Amino acid sequence: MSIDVPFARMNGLGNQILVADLRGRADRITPDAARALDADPATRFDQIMAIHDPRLEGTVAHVRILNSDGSEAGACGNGTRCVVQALSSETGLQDFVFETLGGIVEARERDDGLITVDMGSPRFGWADIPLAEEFHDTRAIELQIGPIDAPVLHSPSAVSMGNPHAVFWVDDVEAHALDRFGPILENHPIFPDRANITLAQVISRTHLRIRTWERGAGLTLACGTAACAAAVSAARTRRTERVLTVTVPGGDLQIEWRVEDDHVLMTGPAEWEWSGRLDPATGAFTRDEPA
Ligand SMILES: N[C@@H](CCC[C@H](N)C(=O)O)C(=O)O
Repeated sequence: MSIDVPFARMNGLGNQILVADLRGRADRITPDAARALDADPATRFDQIMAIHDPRLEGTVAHVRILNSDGSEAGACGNGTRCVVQALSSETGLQDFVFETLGGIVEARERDDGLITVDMGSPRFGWADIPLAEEFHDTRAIELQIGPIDAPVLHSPSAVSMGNPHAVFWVDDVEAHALDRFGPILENHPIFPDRANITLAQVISRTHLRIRTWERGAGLTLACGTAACAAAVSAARTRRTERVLTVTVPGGDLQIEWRVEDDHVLMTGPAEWEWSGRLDPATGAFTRDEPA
């Protein structure tokens, strides 16, 4: 066992993130190690952002994203802000380009400390999300939960933000047992790769409130890609404008769905909590002594 990978415990609006630095080495954090880290209350997390050496010209790192169940994700907005903050503290740089499973991601730390991530273009085609069957219009797909004649949740908007999302429109995000419905919907056969499940409430034409059950991680205080998914789905269904605030249980994210290039920009904070070292094979870890 070698507990020698530096990591930082961080959060993005309460989304619990471990940023692990595996640059200069060939091994990876195993799914078993991820599950072991999640099982310990000190290192419980929603995502691990594992920073590896760059593989593509023009990128500063290859970032692997692991959910707490050990599965791999294509995108993580809050985790990306944490990686930016960790690397900008180390290098003094403000602009970063990463390779992720979901594609190339550009991000910038602003002078006020907030971080903007270019989350790329949303994909609305049923096969891109992906859905298990053809839907011509993914603004509202046929899916419901509860009694057939009085469904509790129904007709979500579906979209990929580099990972699959379903957004259910509700009058009050607090009025539904997302901890009960989330796992059922995440694993519904209509989502062959499972899905992140969000409840979204329209507060005004420039403000949404959401709660998310994350694929592979469960209920979270914040999900950046879900905030983007809800924002583009709201604008696409004429519920809101394209520039808006999305309030998640952990705070506010600013989202802009740019007309010029179809890209979605997400802006918010990242916070360092403490640092340590971990064994990427087993998940054993030690905490650094405070300076
Ligand atoms: N917390 C994330 C999204 C994480 C990935 C997700 N659970 C998945 O499997 O797609 C965010 O901030 O975007």
